Amino acid sequence: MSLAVKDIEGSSLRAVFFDLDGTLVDSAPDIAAAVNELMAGFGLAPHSLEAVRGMIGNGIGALVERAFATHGVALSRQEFRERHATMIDIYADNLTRLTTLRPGAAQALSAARKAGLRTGVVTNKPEGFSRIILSRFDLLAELDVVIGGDSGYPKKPSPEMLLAACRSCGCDAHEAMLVGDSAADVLTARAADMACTIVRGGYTSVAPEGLGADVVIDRLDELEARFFAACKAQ
Ligand SMILES: O=C(O)COP(=O)(O)O
Ligand SMILES: [Mg+2]
Repeated sequence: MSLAVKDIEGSSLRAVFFDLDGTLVDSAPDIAAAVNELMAGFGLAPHSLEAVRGMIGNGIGALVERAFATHGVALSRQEFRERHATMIDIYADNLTRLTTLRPGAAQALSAARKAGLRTGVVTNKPEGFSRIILSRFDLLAELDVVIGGDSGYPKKPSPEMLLAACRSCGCDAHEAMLVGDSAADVLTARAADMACTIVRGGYTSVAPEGLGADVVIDRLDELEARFFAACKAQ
Protein backbone atom coordinates (compact mmCIF):
# COMPACT_ATOMS: atom_id res chain seq x y z
CA MET A 1 0.00 0.00 0.00
CA SER A 2 1.38 3.43 -0.91
CA LEU A 3 2.12 6.11 1.62
CA ALA A 4 -0.64 8.18 0.03
CA VAL A 5 -3.33 5.61 0.86
CA LYS A 6 -2.01 5.11 4.39
CA ASP A 7 -2.30 8.87 4.83
CA ILE A 8 -5.81 9.22 3.51
CA GLU A 9 -7.03 6.27 5.57
CA GLY A 10 -5.75 8.33 8.48
CA SER A 11 -8.36 10.95 7.50
CA SER A 12 -6.38 13.55 5.56
CA LEU A 13 -8.67 12.86 2.59
CA ARG A 14 -10.43 16.03 1.40
CA ALA A 15 -11.69 15.14 -2.08
CA VAL A 16 -12.65 12.08 -4.07
CA PHE A 17 -12.76 12.06 -7.87
CA PHE A 18 -14.52 9.42 -9.93
CA ASP A 19 -14.03 8.20 -13.46
CA LEU A 20 -17.36 7.89 -15.31
CA ASP A 21 -17.50 5.10 -17.93
CA GLY A 22 -17.12 1.71 -16.27
CA THR A 23 -16.84 3.28 -12.81
CA LEU A 24 -19.97 5.28 -11.89
CA VAL A 25 -21.99 4.05 -14.87
CA ASP A 26 -22.14 1.01 -17.11
CA SER A 27 -22.45 2.93 -20.37
CA ALA A 28 -21.01 0.24 -22.68
CA PRO A 29 -24.42 -0.97 -23.95
CA ASP A 30 -25.35 2.52 -25.27
CA ILE A 31 -21.82 3.09 -26.61
CA ALA A 32 -21.87 -0.32 -28.35
CA ALA A 33 -25.28 0.40 -29.91
CA ALA A 34 -23.97 3.73 -31.25
CA VAL A 35 -20.71 2.19 -32.53
CA ASN A 36 -22.63 -0.56 -34.27
CA GLU A 37 -24.98 1.95 -35.93
CA LEU A 38 -21.83 3.70 -37.17
CA MET A 39 -20.37 0.36 -38.40
CA ALA A 40 -23.62 -0.51 -40.20
CA GLY A 41 -23.51 2.84 -42.00
CA PHE A 42 -20.23 1.71 -43.57
CA GLY A 43 -21.37 -1.85 -44.30
CA LEU A 44 -19.27 -3.27 -41.46
CA ALA A 45 -20.30 -6.06 -39.07
CA PRO A 46 -21.27 -5.16 -35.48
CA HIS A 47 -18.80 -5.52 -32.61
CA SER A 48 -19.73 -7.57 -29.53
CA LEU A 49 -20.45 -5.75 -26.28
CA GLU A 50 -17.30 -7.31 -24.83
CA ALA A 51 -15.18 -6.00 -27.71
CA VAL A 52 -16.60 -2.48 -27.30
CA ARG A 53 -15.92 -2.55 -23.54
CA GLY A 54 -12.27 -3.04 -24.49
CA MET A 55 -12.33 0.04 -26.73
CA ILE A 56 -13.64 2.49 -24.08
CA GLY A 57 -11.51 4.65 -21.79
CA ASN A 58 -9.38 6.91 -23.98
CA GLY A 59 -12.14 9.10 -25.41
CA ILE A 60 -14.64 8.77 -28.25
CA GLY A 61 -11.98 9.50 -30.90
CA ALA A 62 -9.86 6.55 -29.79
CA LEU A 63 -13.00 4.40 -29.69
CA VAL A 64 -13.91 5.27 -33.31
CA GLU A 65 -10.37 4.56 -34.48
CA ARG A 66 -10.33 1.21 -32.66
CA ALA A 67 -13.76 0.22 -33.99
CA PHE A 68 -12.61 0.68 -37.60
CA ALA A 69 -9.09 -0.68 -36.99
CA THR A 70 -10.58 -3.92 -35.62
CA HIS A 71 -12.16 -4.36 -39.08
CA GLY A 72 -8.78 -3.64 -40.68
CA VAL A 73 -9.86 -0.15 -41.78
CA ALA A 74 -7.28 2.61 -41.26
CA LEU A 75 -8.89 6.06 -41.49
CA SER A 76 -7.43 9.14 -43.18
CA ARG A 77 -7.56 12.36 -41.13
CA GLN A 78 -10.60 13.55 -43.06
CA GLU A 79 -12.42 10.20 -42.73
CA PHE A 80 -11.64 10.15 -39.03
CA ARG A 81 -13.05 13.67 -38.56
CA GLU A 82 -16.28 12.82 -40.39
CA ARG A 83 -16.82 9.47 -38.67
CA HIS A 84 -16.01 10.90 -35.26
CA ALA A 85 -18.63 13.63 -35.86
CA THR A 86 -21.17 10.99 -36.96
CA MET A 87 -20.47 8.90 -33.86
CA ILE A 88 -20.98 11.96 -31.65
CA ASP A 89 -24.34 12.64 -33.37
CA ILE A 90 -25.54 9.06 -33.00
CA TYR A 91 -24.44 8.73 -29.37
CA ALA A 92 -25.86 12.15 -28.42
CA ASP A 93 -29.35 10.78 -29.07
CA ASN A 94 -28.76 7.62 -27.03
CA LEU A 95 -26.86 8.62 -23.90
CA THR A 96 -29.05 6.97 -21.31
CA ARG A 97 -31.21 4.44 -23.16
CA LEU A 98 -29.35 1.33 -21.98
CA THR A 99 -26.89 2.88 -19.49
CA THR A 100 -27.21 1.95 -15.82
CA LEU A 101 -25.67 3.14 -12.58
CA ARG A 102 -23.00 0.79 -11.23
CA PRO A 103 -23.84 -0.82 -7.86
CA GLY A 104 -23.17 1.47 -4.90
CA ALA A 105 -22.41 4.57 -7.04
CA ALA A 106 -25.15 6.80 -5.60
CA GLN A 107 -24.43 5.60 -2.04
CA ALA A 108 -20.70 6.28 -2.41
CA LEU A 109 -21.28 9.83 -3.64
CA SER A 110 -23.77 10.73 -0.95
CA ALA A 111 -21.54 9.16 1.74
CA ALA A 112 -18.62 11.26 0.48
CA ARG A 113 -20.74 14.42 0.70
CA LYS A 114 -21.97 13.55 4.18
CA ALA A 115 -18.35 13.05 5.27
CA GLY A 116 -17.64 16.62 4.13
CA LEU A 117 -15.51 15.64 1.12
CA ARG A 118 -15.39 17.56 -2.15
CA THR A 119 -16.43 15.37 -5.07
CA GLY A 120 -15.83 15.34 -8.79
CA VAL A 121 -15.96 13.39 -12.03
CA VAL A 122 -12.86 13.27 -14.22
CA THR A 123 -13.60 11.46 -17.48
CA ASN A 124 -12.36 11.27 -21.06
CA LYS A 125 -16.00 11.44 -22.20
CA PRO A 126 -17.10 14.87 -23.47
CA GLU A 127 -18.18 17.05 -20.53
CA GLY A 128 -21.63 17.87 -21.91
CA PHE A 129 -22.51 14.20 -22.42
CA SER A 130 -21.16 13.42 -18.95
CA ARG A 131 -23.34 16.10 -17.37
CA ILE A 132 -26.45 14.78 -19.16
CA ILE A 133 -25.77 11.23 -17.95
CA LEU A 134 -24.98 12.33 -14.38
CA SER A 135 -28.09 14.46 -14.27
CA ARG A 136 -30.25 11.58 -15.55
CA PHE A 137 -29.09 9.54 -12.54
CA ASP A 138 -29.50 12.49 -10.11
CA LEU A 139 -25.77 12.63 -9.41
CA LEU A 140 -24.92 16.04 -10.85
CA ALA A 141 -26.01 17.92 -7.72
CA GLU A 142 -23.68 15.72 -5.64
CA LEU A 143 -20.61 16.91 -7.57
CA ASP A 144 -18.43 19.99 -7.09
CA VAL A 145 -16.69 19.60 -10.44
CA VAL A 146 -17.09 17.71 -13.73
CA ILE A 147 -14.15 17.66 -16.12
CA GLY A 148 -14.46 15.88 -19.48
CA GLY A 149 -12.18 14.99 -22.35
CA ASP A 150 -13.11 18.24 -24.17
CA SER A 151 -12.84 20.56 -21.15
CA GLY A 152 -9.59 22.07 -22.38
CA TYR A 153 -6.97 19.74 -20.86
CA PRO A 154 -5.02 16.81 -22.32
CA LYS A 155 -6.97 13.59 -21.80
CA LYS A 156 -6.15 10.96 -19.15
CA PRO A 157 -3.59 9.41 -18.65
CA SER A 158 -2.18 12.98 -18.59
CA PRO A 159 -2.61 14.28 -15.05
CA GLU A 160 -3.90 17.75 -16.05
CA MET A 161 -7.64 17.05 -15.72
CA LEU A 162 -7.12 15.57 -12.26
CA LEU A 163 -4.93 18.48 -11.17
CA ALA A 164 -7.55 20.94 -12.45
CA ALA A 165 -10.18 19.11 -10.38
CA CYS A 166 -7.92 19.50 -7.32
CA ARG A 167 -7.53 23.22 -7.97
CA SER A 168 -11.24 23.68 -8.33
CA CYS A 169 -11.82 21.85 -5.02
CA GLY A 170 -9.02 23.74 -3.26
CA CYS A 171 -7.08 20.62 -2.33
CA ASP A 172 -3.70 19.08 -2.96
CA ALA A 173 -3.23 15.83 -4.94
CA HIS A 174 -2.07 14.15 -1.71
CA GLU A 175 -5.40 14.97 -0.10
CA ALA A 176 -7.46 13.38 -2.89
CA MET A 177 -8.15 9.98 -4.38
CA LEU A 178 -9.15 8.88 -7.88
CA VAL A 179 -11.61 6.01 -8.14
CA GLY A 180 -11.56 4.40 -11.57
CA ASP A 181 -11.78 1.18 -13.55
CA SER A 182 -8.88 1.08 -16.00
CA ALA A 183 -5.17 1.41 -16.68
CA ALA A 184 -5.73 5.00 -17.85
CA ASP A 185 -7.00 5.88 -14.36
CA VAL A 186 -4.06 4.31 -12.53
CA LEU A 187 -1.57 6.04 -14.86
CA THR A 188 -3.38 9.37 -14.40
CA ALA A 189 -3.35 9.09 -10.61
CA ARG A 190 0.32 8.09 -10.63
CA ALA A 191 1.22 11.04 -12.87
CA ALA A 192 -0.65 13.37 -10.47
CA ASP A 193 0.89 11.69 -7.41
CA MET A 194 -2.56 10.81 -6.14
CA ALA A 195 -3.90 7.63 -4.52
CA CYS A 196 -5.95 5.37 -6.80
CA THR A 197 -8.68 2.85 -6.06
CA ILE A 198 -9.94 0.55 -8.82
CA VAL A 199 -13.44 -0.92 -8.76
CA ARG A 200 -13.82 -4.38 -10.28
CA GLY A 201 -16.19 -5.03 -13.15
CA GLY A 202 -15.35 -1.98 -15.28
CA TYR A 203 -13.70 -1.74 -18.67
CA THR A 204 -10.22 -3.19 -18.47
CA SER A 205 -8.54 -5.94 -20.44
CA VAL A 206 -6.00 -6.40 -17.61
CA ALA A 207 -7.23 -7.97 -14.35
CA PRO A 208 -7.91 -5.18 -11.77
CA GLU A 209 -5.21 -6.57 -9.44
CA GLY A 210 -2.66 -6.21 -12.24
CA LEU A 211 -3.28 -2.50 -12.86
CA GLY A 212 -1.04 -1.28 -10.04
CA ALA A 213 -3.72 0.58 -8.05
CA ASP A 214 -3.34 1.16 -4.30
CA VAL A 215 -6.64 -0.54 -3.51
CA VAL A 216 -9.06 -2.76 -5.46
CA ILE A 217 -12.72 -2.94 -4.37
CA ASP A 218 -15.71 -4.97 -5.54
CA ARG A 219 -18.35 -2.25 -5.13
CA LEU A 220 -18.27 1.52 -4.79
CA ASP A 221 -20.17 1.51 -1.50
CA GLU A 222 -17.12 -0.09 0.15
CA LEU A 223 -15.47 3.34 -0.03
CA GLU A 224 -17.53 4.68 2.87
CA ALA A 225 -16.22 2.29 5.54
CA ARG A 226 -12.75 2.13 4.03
CA PHE A 227 -12.05 5.84 3.56
CA PHE A 228 -14.92 8.22 4.27
CA ALA A 229 -15.83 7.16 7.83
CA ALA A 230 -12.49 8.44 9.20
CA CYS A 231 -13.18 11.87 7.63
CA LYS A 232 -16.56 12.13 9.34
CA ALA A 233 -14.88 11.61 12.71
CA GLN A 234 -12.80 14.79 12.18
O1 LIG B 1 -13.39 6.78 -23.17
C1 LIG B 1 -14.26 7.58 -22.81
O2 LIG B 1 -14.92 8.27 -23.62
C2 LIG B 1 -14.56 7.83 -21.37
O3 LIG B 1 -14.01 6.95 -20.50
P1 LIG B 1 -13.81 7.25 -18.92
O4 LIG B 1 -15.08 7.83 -18.37
O5 LIG B 1 -13.54 5.87 -18.44
O6 LIG B 1 -12.65 8.20 -18.83
MG1 LIG C 1 -13.45 4.26 -17.18
